Amino acid sequence: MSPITSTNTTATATEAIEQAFQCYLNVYFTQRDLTGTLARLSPTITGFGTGRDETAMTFAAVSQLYRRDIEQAPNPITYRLRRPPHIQVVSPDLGLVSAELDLHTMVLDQAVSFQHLRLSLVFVQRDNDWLIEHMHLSLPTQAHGEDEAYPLKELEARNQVLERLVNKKTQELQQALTEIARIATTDTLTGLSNRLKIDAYLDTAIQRAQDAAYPLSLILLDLDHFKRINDTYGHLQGDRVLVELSGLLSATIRATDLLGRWGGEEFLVICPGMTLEAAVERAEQLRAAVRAHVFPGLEQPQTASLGVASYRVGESREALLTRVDAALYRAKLDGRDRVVQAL
Ligand SMILES: Nc1nc2c(ncn2[C@@H]2O[C@H](COP(=O)(O)OP(=O)(O)OP(=O)(O)O)[C@@H](O)[C@H]2O)c(=O)[nH]1
Repeated sequence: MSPITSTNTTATATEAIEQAFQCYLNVYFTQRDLTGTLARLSPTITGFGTGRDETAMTFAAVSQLYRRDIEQAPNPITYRLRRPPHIQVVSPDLGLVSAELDLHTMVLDQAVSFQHLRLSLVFVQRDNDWLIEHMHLSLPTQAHGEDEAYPLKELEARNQVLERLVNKKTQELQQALTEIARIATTDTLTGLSNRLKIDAYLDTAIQRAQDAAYPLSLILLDLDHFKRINDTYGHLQGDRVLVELSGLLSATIRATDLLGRWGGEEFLVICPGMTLEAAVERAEQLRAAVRAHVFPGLEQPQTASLGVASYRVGESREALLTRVDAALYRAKLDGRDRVVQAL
């Protein structure tokens, strides 16, 4: 072989290796294409190393590392070669590439950068293509602490970033759960507590009343002839009246009472610590407030009927609710616009 031919052959091999190298950077860093990356590897690849530990010795193990790497950080990695890669043709079918890179990417929405990474690749010629026979990527030494095989300092910093991210996500999740709980326990029309919340609150109130032997009263209010409002003014106007009524009732009860929409045009007030007499008095105030209220859009004043019941020791939630409902029923039967206390 003449020297000229030898030089030309080397030049051709250098170009081919550089091309193979650029192709590897493109499929691995830019495209994050696992299949494309694995196609750049020799089936007899001897290893893939980072830091001081050789972490893979076979094609299967190397593939596994590439898979994990690309799956965990699928975003494109921006790389910058700090100078042209150093390419050395060792023999007609063996070449070395050394390069120094800066990398930048996003992992879990966080910017991650590495500078002065050193990448060494051994290329072998197979079927007119140059494939990677060995790869070694060294992390920047300044990131390693003393006696550290891995750049723990860097990992600590990233750990803090991840911790902040986990805290932020946990907080967002808690806010979402609070919002879901609020939606699940709120009546969509009036914004008052719905039956789910009423039941839970009532169970707690009953338990407390039983444990501490203090009174607990319920007031059940139902607007009179509400169907007429719907029939005369339409369902939307009926809705507005219910919203208006819930505002009126909210303004009339104590902060310690719970007002909820029991259903349709029925509203329940749970009054912990309130005796039957005091609850009847409060129910009278509510009745008078409804009667005196001018409901926008309605020509006639409205009235409401109310039942009142106080908890009896040992009584179940259902029994208490049945009694207050029966009292309301009697208020309706007795002519409406009145308060009846339960037997
Ligand atoms: N607009 C509106 N109407 C509702 C809603 N929920 C229930 N209703 C209506 O409330 C009306 C209740 O009618 P009834 O049970 O006959 O009671 P009422 O007309 O108030 O008569 P009394 O209770 O006997 O005085 C029905 O027409 C229901 O369709 C609601 O969310 N919006």
